[in-house]
Parts: sequence; C-alpha cells; structure tokens
Amino acid sequence: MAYAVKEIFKTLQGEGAQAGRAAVFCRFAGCNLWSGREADRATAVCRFCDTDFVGLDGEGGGRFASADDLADAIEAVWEGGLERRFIVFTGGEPLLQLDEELLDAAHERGFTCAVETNGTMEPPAGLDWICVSPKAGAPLVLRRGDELKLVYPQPELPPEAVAGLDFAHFYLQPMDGDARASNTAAAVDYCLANPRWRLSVQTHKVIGIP
Ligand SMILES: C[S@@+](CC[C@H](N)C(=O)[O-])C[C@H]1O[C@@H](n2cnc3c(N)ncnc32)[C@H](O)[C@@H]1O
Ligand SMILES: Nc1nc2[nH]cc(C(=O)O)c2c(=O)[nH]1
Ligand code: SF4
Ligand SMILES: [Mg+2]
Repeated sequence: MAYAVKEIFKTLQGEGAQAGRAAVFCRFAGCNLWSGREADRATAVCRFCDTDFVGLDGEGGGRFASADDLADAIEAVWEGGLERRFIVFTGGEPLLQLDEELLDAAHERGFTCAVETNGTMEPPAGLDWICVSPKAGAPLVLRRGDELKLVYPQPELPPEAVAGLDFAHFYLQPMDGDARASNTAAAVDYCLANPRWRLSVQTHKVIGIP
C-alpha cells in the first residue's frame, strides 16, 4: 500500500516512558479527529492539537509507494548504526495508515517500533510499544497497551474514567497552549494525590528540539 507522510526526522522522544531515547519520527499525514485546518479547529472532535500534519511537505515527507520504500527512507534518516534502532510512528493519526507490511519492513531493518495513537481504532499486529492518548468525545477502541498518556485537563475525560484500563504506565501530559502553566500545576497536583499517575512533560519543547 502507499503511505502519505508529512515528515520524517530524528530526535529524542520527548514524552512519556521512553523520553530521552533517540528515535526516528515518521509523521503520517491526516487525522480522523481534525482536518488540520485552523478554520475547523473550533468544531473538531480534538481541538487542542499542537501539530501540523497536513500535506506531504515537511522534512523528508512525501508519498511512498511501498513499505520497503518508506522503511528505506526511515533507515536513511536514522544514520546511527544498528544499535537501539527506534521508530515512533505518529501523525496525524498513524493507525489510519500503519500496517503489518510496514512494521515487517521496519523490523527487517532492525528497528523497534512504537506508535502514538488516539486509540480510536485497532492497531496492526507487530507493534513493540503502544502509547494511547485518548480524546474526549472520541470512541476509545484500543483499551490496552504500554502507556496511556492523557492530555490534561479534558473535563469530559477525567483520569478516573481511564485509570482502570490495561496499561503498564499512566501519564498525565499538561495541555500545551495559553494555559500550559496552570495545566501543568493542576497535573502536578493530580499526580501528587493519585500516585498511579506520573507527569509527562513535553521535554522537547522545554529544550527546543523537534
Ligand atoms: C500530535 S499527536 C499524534 C498522535 C495521535 N493522533 C494522538 O493524538 O495520540 C501526538 C501526541 O501529542 C499529544 N498532544 C497533542 N496536542 C497536545 C497539546 N496541545 N498539549 C499536550 N499534548 C498534546 C497527543 O495527545 C499525543 O499524545
Ligand atoms: N521530540 C518529540 N517527541 C514526541 N513524542 C511524541 C511526539 C508526537 O508529536 O507524536 C513528539 C514530537 O513531536 N517530538
Ligand atoms: S487526534 Fe492527535 S493528531 Fe489528531 S488532532 Fe488530536 S492530537 Fe492532533
Ligand atoms: Mg509532537
């Protein structure tokens, strides 16, 4: 199958349990919860998105005709030898496009494969790390995984509503935007009172890397 990719870049995973780890980010174009156009943001299901996932025009982006073509492009961006190869598939919503064939091609090249998903659909088989970030107002289909990373606060989706799901790690990630400072303070208070939850700071934004 063909893949529409916004950008491919190497950086440190900034969020969650894998924060600090070198990774190639493969950002797929398109999402099922927002068109990506600012004019539609106020009426979207997901209204706080911090990401441009529209089009194919980012660094390393484009249309890839096959899984091998995309995996070759990801491998070229890695540049760092065979040790600890790591891909984060994100978007947009990666599960609209990510398939077993691409995961096989990535594994053949020695990569561990993670995904960042809104959890509205089932993933293909073969993922090594699943991070689900549920969104208020969207169906939560994928209710198990490695980490659940809840952007906080979402008044219609409190942590208590998802704390019982089958995940190894539970993170609150303060919602970035005008209220980032107060959202961070509120997330700290919640983690102090509810030690199942840990704080996920978006460390890449703090230190100014992609
Ligand atoms: C841009 S999304 C792409 C992957 C997928 N669509 C999802 O929502 O999980 C990547 C991560 O950024 C988080 N995120 C998006 N906007 C954010 C914001 N304004 N503040 C904090 N985290 C945000 C998402 O919840 C998700 O964990
Ligand atoms: N450094 C860095 N870490 C990230 N973790 C998840 C990201 C995403 O946009 O999915 C992201 C991102 O955009 N940059
Ligand atoms: S689901 Fe993810 S990519 Fe889609 S609009 Fe929300 S945060 Fe952005
Ligand atoms: Mg991001």
